Amino acid sequence: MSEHDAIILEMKDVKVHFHLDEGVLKAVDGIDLQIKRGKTLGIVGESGCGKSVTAQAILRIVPKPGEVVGDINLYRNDANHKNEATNLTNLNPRGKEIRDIRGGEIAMIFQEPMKAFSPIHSIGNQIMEAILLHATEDKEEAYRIAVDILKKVGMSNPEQRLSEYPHQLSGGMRQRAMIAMALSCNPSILIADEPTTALDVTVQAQVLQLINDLKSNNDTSVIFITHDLGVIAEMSDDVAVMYLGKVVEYTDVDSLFYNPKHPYTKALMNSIPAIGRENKRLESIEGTVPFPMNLPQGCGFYSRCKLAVDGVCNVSDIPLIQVSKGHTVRCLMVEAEHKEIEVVS
Ligand SMILES: Nc1ncnc2c1ncn2[C@@H]1O[C@H](COP(=O)(O)OP(=O)(O)OP(=O)(O)O)[C@@H](O)[C@H]1O
Repeated sequence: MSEHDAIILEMKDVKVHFHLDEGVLKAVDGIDLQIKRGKTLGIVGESGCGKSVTAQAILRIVPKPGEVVGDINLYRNDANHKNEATNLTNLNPRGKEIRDIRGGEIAMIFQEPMKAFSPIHSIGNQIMEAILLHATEDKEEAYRIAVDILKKVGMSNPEQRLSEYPHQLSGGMRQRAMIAMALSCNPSILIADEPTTALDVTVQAQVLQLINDLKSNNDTSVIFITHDLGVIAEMSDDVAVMYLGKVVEYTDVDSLFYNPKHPYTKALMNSIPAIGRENKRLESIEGTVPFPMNLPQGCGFYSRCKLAVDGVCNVSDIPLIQVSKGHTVRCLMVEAEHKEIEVVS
């Protein structure tokens, strides 16, 4: 398999800037990511780091006055595309091609399913509408697919569920219904943005298991967005740690947990409870993510970093460096530790 056969989506130097009266808000500021076929990329970071806007950029649903630049190459492996790249940033956000891709090739599930469903139509109507739009024109077949998919996501009485309205379902069932709608067109990529945050722990575990099962059974690629490192450990093959619109550490899940490098990643790790660390106090990361407008020069984490050195870390943009194959970090202190390492960008 060539490298490109293994990659379904690639982001190169993607920026999402909102041009506001007060200045330019840099929600995403030059990120490079690769999504592998049949694998999960976890994107982790605190609130405001740019995770959701990254997902919106892929689907071209960034609200105005947001502007997306850079390359978001989708490699479709069907008869019409034969793995050639479609650059999603070049598509008209309201045009037919991106509308076909959205909900067809790439589907998304959100934290709050009520956002995905209209309250005035039955679950069945909405799931069937998606199927009729992307998968078949035959209503009876669409109904059969809808029933099958509700069974697949573990909903009892699927025929009855289809006639119910979103408010008649429990939170967990609504989440399953939204996953069903996302999966009804057999997407190659599923984007899950904090899909379990609003659920209780048991239902959360079931929904995560469901996403993992669907990934292995259908070879779906998943982009899993969360602020929760515990969920990242459970779900991801690769992980991108985001801070202030940039990827600050990017590697496979084992390297991230066994050999974290960036001070922000380490701080996130120290702020979660872990087995075998009972005697260590949990540390919260002091301060909050700065507002991404009119930022000072240098590292975005400077104001909160225990290792930061004045005159070094707050002078110019921090390059991404490779600490080992497939493991990149954006930190000058890590660079100083690894004198022989390679600067990537
Ligand atoms: N439509 C918008 N207009 C202006 N600014 C926005 C818009 N959407 C997001 N932002 C800003 O972009 C930055 C990144 O937001 P984003 O929602 O991507 O963060 P996040 O990491 O997903 O956090 P959360 O987990 O809270 O959603 C934030 O500073 C946010 O205020």
